[in-house]
Amino acid sequence: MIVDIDGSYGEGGGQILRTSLSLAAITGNPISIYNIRAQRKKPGLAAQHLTAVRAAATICNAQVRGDALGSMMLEFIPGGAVNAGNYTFDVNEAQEGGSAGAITLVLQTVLLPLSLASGDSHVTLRGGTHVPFSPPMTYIEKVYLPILQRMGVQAKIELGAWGWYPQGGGVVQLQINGGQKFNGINLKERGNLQQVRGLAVVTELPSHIPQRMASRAENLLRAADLQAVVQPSRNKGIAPGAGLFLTAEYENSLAGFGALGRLGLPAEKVAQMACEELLKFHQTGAAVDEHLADQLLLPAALASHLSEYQTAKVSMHLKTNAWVIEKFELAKITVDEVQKMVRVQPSLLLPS
Ligand SMILES: Nc1ncnc2c1ncn2[C@@H]1O[C@H](COP(=O)(O)OP(=O)(O)OP(=O)(O)O)[C@@H](O)[C@H]1O
Repeated sequence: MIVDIDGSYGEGGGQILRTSLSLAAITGNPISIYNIRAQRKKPGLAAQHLTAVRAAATICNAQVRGDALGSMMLEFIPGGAVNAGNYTFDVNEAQEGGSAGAITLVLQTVLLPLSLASGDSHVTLRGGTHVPFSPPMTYIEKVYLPILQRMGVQAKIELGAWGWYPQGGGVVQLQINGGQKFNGINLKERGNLQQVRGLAVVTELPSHIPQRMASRAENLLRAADLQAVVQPSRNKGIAPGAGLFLTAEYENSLAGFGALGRLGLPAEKVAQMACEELLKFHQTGAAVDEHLADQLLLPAALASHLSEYQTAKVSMHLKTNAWVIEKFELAKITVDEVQKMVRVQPSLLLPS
């Protein structure tokens, strides 16, 4: 069965493409996507998306048509089962002059196919690690992977170099244990907040900046009666960059928030932006942040049992990703927009 996907549906962004690529690799189904990223200012494949296409094609020996920068259509025919192995995916190879395209999103494209493949894999990723409109690598490490680990995904990352917008230049090593089976997850209740942990980080900037970010964040969180420890950190890099990344650790869940620095934005303001996000989430009482909610759909659809979780916000990304996954007939996804409860009932049609 060829799965036909309209890339302009709903959110109309890159996630439609990446989810389709992961599922094509996993199921072996050919896909045909048109109107790729039609809702974005610069539609079609950008460097990050093209890297994700090539990464997915590499791991399952796919034949591909339309794999060029700016392309709004793609045909992708998997050549067989996903092969575990050693791979390097570099967003700079997709675009002359380099790119800070988010390698976290490339990571998410190949993670589940390689977790299900027989054999272990090692993946080196090069590009942006902490760039706007994508999960920061710190979020992948502290929130996404630990929650996926509970579902049976066994993977570790090591950040070798920070990659900020616009220079990129980040490096991550990803180790994935293959041959896994995924369980469903229940995140309907988060339990009490145990601790907020944070990292206030700079590269190629003076040490007072991470210190100011960390102490403002700790003060703001403690003023709201939350236990918080924020670690200042100063690192080498190919360019200056700054950010603050917070993880809210609840008894039964994790949620992540962050803010990126830029020229002219005071360190204290960066801290305040990240803390406001966290506090807003904390007040909702939900177990799953807006972003994890859309990212959990894919592993939940591939699991052996039902998953249910309550999110702080039902985003357009969430509804769009649910639509893409249902096209592959792998799961029935129900989103209760009033209770903000997501229910993923896998149909267990995965090839064994
Ligand atoms: N601050 C954040 N923390 C965690 N995840 C995030 C954050 N910001 C964005 N994301 C996630 O990044 C993904 C972005 O998907 P999207 O379709 O917008 O992709 P994209 O390739 O960046 O596309 P486009 O350029 O088309 O917007 C979503 O899964 C979203 O939840």
